[in-house]
Amino acid sequence: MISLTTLINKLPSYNYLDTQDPIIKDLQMDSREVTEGSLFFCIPGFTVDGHDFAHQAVGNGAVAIIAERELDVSVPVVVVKDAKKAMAILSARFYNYPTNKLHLIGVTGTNGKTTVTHLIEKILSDAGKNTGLIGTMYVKYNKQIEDAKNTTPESLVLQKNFSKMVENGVEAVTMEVSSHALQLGRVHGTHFDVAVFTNLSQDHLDFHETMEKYAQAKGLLFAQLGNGYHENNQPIAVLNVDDHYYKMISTMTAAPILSYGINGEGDMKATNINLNEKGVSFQLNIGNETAKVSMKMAGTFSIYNALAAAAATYASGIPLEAIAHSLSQVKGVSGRFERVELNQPFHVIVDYAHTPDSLENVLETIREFAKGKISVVVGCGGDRDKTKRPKMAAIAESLSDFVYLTSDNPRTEAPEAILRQMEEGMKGSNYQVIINRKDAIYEAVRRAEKDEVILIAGKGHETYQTIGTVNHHFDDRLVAKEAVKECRN
Ligand SMILES: CC(=O)N[C@H]1[C@@H](OP(=O)(O)OP(=O)(O)OC[C@H]2O[C@@H](n3ccc(=O)[nH]c3=O)[C@H](O)[C@@H]2O)O[C@H](CO)[C@@H](O)[C@@H]1O[C@H](C)C(=O)N[C@@H](C)C(=O)N[C@H](CCC(=O)O)C(=O)O
Ligand SMILES: Nc1ncnc2c1ncn2[C@@H]1O[C@H](COP(=O)(O)OP(=O)(O)OP(=O)(O)O)[C@@H](O)[C@H]1O
Ligand SMILES: N[C@H](CCC[C@H](N)C(=O)O)C(=O)O
Ligand SMILES: [Mg+2]
Repeated sequence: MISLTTLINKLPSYNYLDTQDPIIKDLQMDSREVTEGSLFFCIPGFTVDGHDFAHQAVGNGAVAIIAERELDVSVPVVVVKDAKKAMAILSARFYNYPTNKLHLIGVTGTNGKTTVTHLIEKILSDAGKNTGLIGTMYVKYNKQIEDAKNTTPESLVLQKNFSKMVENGVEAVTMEVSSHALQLGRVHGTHFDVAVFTNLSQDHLDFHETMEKYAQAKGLLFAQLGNGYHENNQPIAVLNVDDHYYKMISTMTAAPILSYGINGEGDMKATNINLNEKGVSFQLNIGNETAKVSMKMAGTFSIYNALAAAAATYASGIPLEAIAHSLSQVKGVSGRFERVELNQPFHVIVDYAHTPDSLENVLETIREFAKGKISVVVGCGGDRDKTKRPKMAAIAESLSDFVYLTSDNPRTEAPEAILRQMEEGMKGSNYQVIINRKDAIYEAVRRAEKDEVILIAGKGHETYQTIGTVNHHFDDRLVAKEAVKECRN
């Protein structure tokens, strides 16, 4: 609890002429969540304007409001230029700057964030650290799991999570930092000790418009490194030297860089690489130190993910040998290259590839070891980047023998329209459009030949399908299992 004027003192500028100084017991940006004593932030959104809910917030017990204009309400209003930015600054202050008390590793990039954060979490917890994780799948600490609405939560949710982690004795946190979060200031006021860049390829152009602007947004994580409170602790940027955007990102940070790579001049390097059907093995090198890794995660991209996690944890003081040992124990990440095995005479792999680059990587990995045909069940999400639709379809077609184009999460778009845009990328006729995802999976399973590999792409760990604004229970892995049981017995 803190008084309004003590709290807003932290803002660089604001307009507050009222003499009242209510005690703030909670922070809220959603009028429906407001309880007695809350400070309510009016956020202009993409759908509605939070200013329109100020009365409702007051009705529910808000004792003060942060807004971008004066409002006719019965409680004090603090006027700021950017309510979202103010919310980030005040959330960090309200929860007593929790990231000062945590070792925080942020991971950004188009693909691999969830995977890399899980690898980092494994390495840190094996090293005896009490860990927390924030990302696409959940917020996790003390063996508790909470559902996540966003990959990177809004600042007030984020700071509250950090604060709960501090209270629970968490020492080190690894989190995914999405480009939306960076662009929308969700991590403003969060202080990272290590920031990791995985890679950059096309996604989210509906939001960022161009690759240049998308890269700039990713770069914000590295630009904000070091403007924090860790006076004795120099933050480090961990960057993929083999990625096309390495140079650009490296110019955006003042922090020292620890680079990693396979082809380039990385500080942390993988050599003596061996790829096999079930995983990868390689030698990890930094300076004069080396250690052997043998991982049950397939594909060259998994080596990049391992290198990113290794460099981030090495920068956090974990010895190389311990890192290599932990990586070798990892069994995989839910919904990423996850096999559905019921002793059927063909293979089913469920994977979260939902971008052109990830689909290409996963299919190339499958092609290296497939003994039979390859088929792909794939769709594209609605209300998201439309330009990736024909590209993903074209990649699926060129790297497989047959494609089932189907729905992902159509959200508020017509599934038929999304599928028509995907079809524009198809050159030949080795494909079938089956709008219903369950039907598409069943058809792929029914028609599978011996040794065929069916890749079910796009939804990975998701346990729902969003049609309109409703989430229906749907799990590719369970549907594939049912299909194998029903169709092949
Ligand atoms: C485009 C985008 O980022 N949208 C986010 C945004 O929603 P919005 O702007 O539509 O919010 P809004 O409904 O207009 O509401 C505006 C304000 O009015 C308030 N309100 C609204 C209704 C009401 O009755 N009372 C009330 O007070 C809302 O709480 C909010 O403060 O603010 C919401 C609240 O924090 C977010 O949950 C929501 O994320 C949506 C769910 C989303 O899908 N975002 C995606 C694009 C996203 O951010 N993805 C990245 C990951 C991408 C990746 O993996 O690479 C992520 O970090 O999740
Ligand atoms: N380093 C990588 N390079 C390219 N593709 C990758 C890489 N790592 C994982 N992938 C592919 O991307 C998919 C998503 O991986 P992951 O969930 O780790 O990424 P993410 O960045 O967290 O995605 P999101 O943006 O949805 O949060 C995986 O299922 C796999 O197909
Ligand atoms: N974080 C990504 C997840 C995409 C997952 C895919 N299943 C889809 O719905 O497009 C996004 O919000 O764009
Ligand atoms: Mg993720």
